[in-house]
Amino acid sequence: MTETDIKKGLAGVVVDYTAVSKVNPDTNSLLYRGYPVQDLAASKSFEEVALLLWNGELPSAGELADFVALERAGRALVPNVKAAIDLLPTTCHPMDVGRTAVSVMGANHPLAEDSSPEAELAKAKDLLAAFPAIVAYDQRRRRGLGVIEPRADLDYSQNFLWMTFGEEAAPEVVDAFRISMVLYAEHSFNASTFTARVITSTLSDLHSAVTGAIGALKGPLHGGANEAVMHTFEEIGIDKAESREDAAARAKTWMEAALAAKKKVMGFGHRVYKNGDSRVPTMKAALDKMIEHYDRAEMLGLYDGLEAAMNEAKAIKPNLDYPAGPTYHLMGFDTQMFTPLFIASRITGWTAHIMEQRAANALIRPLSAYNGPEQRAL
Ligand SMILES: CC(=O)SCCNC(=O)CCNC(=O)[C@H](O)C(C)(C)COP(=O)(O)OP(=O)(O)OC[C@H]1O[C@@H](n2cnc3c(N)ncnc32)[C@H](O)[C@@H]1OP(=O)(O)O
Ligand SMILES: O=C([O-])CC(=O)C(=O)O
Repeated sequence: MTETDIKKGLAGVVVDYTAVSKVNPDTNSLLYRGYPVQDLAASKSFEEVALLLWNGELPSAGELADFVALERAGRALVPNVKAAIDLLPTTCHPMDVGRTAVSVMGANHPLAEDSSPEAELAKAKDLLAAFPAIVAYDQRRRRGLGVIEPRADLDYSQNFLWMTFGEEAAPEVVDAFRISMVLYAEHSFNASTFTARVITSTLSDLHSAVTGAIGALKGPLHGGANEAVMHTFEEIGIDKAESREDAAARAKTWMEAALAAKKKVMGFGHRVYKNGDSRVPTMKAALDKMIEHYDRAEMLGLYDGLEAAMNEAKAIKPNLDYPAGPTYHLMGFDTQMFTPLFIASRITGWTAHIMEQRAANALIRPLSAYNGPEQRAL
């Protein structure tokens, strides 16, 4: 094996087929089961998109109503999941809480070891319904607050915000949140989805695969970047009273210094897209609405200043995490909760891939080129 046979990071390697989504960097497009993601974000609920990803088709009115009823009935925080969360220190990362909670949910599930397509779909739906209460409660307990019970008269996004903040969110905020959930739902063989597929390929169970995927998502080169974007904003300094222009100038100076120090700036760049992330224009439009809603022009200054300076210096474009981070910040989520929000959405994509992997399985086990010492005597 030669140096050129090694595909470090599997860059450019096509590992398998998928019918779940198509990422096309040439046309800068993303299709979920054939539908452009920006069209889905414009008009479909997260619940409809979840069914599309799992079933391959958008739901009929009856199918949607059945799922909505199931989702609303499955939202409450389960006692032993809450007990497990309460045992974890509030100093741990919320991704650790999400990972632990999914593991407990796997241990609880009566169909845990049943990998029939029906059981897998049932478990995916249960996870989608139950996860928001985990994120909401974790943010609240870190602020010394208690659980807020879910409300069955609210849709997924409305209820998520209700359980977190204890008040009904404005329609614009609910819509921006829904859009983020639709955009984060699926992205082919990204690192966390691939992790889920590797675990599934051993014929392990769905909750184990999702738990492993959460571990892969946590890192700042992947989902952790939405949190890291906010740390950048915080490091530059957020001053609500500052003008958009002044904030942009400070952000530009910060970026120039970061790049001169050869830093990787989170929220920029992508393994597949080299001319911009297909989802950014839709998420940026949602961020713009939040900036207007909360009257926070200085945030736009920080956003524009960093983007312009990165573009000028390296022509590297923002990825989805870049507009999503400040959007969640404006909504009132604590910075460390941003990547758990990504989990809540990506549960759909992960589980669609778990089902696809299981339906046409081959153990994922690549080769390595040995470069340690040659055989030697003891
Ligand atoms: C939802 C998501 O998961 S999207 C991804 C979220 N992750 C991030 O935002 C983390 C920041 N970005 C990165 O680290 C990278 O762009 C990745 C990991 C996402 C993709 O990386 P790769 O395809 O492996 O590209 P790679 O890291 O080799 O970068 C290529 C070149 O661009 C530079 N580059 C890429 N991204 C960045 C960045 N964010 N900041 C500064 N330079 C960057 C690299 O330093 C490298 O430069 P060099 O050739 O001079 O060494
Ligand atoms: O595709 C990737 O490598 C990362 C990404 O954007 C995602 O998972 O949404």
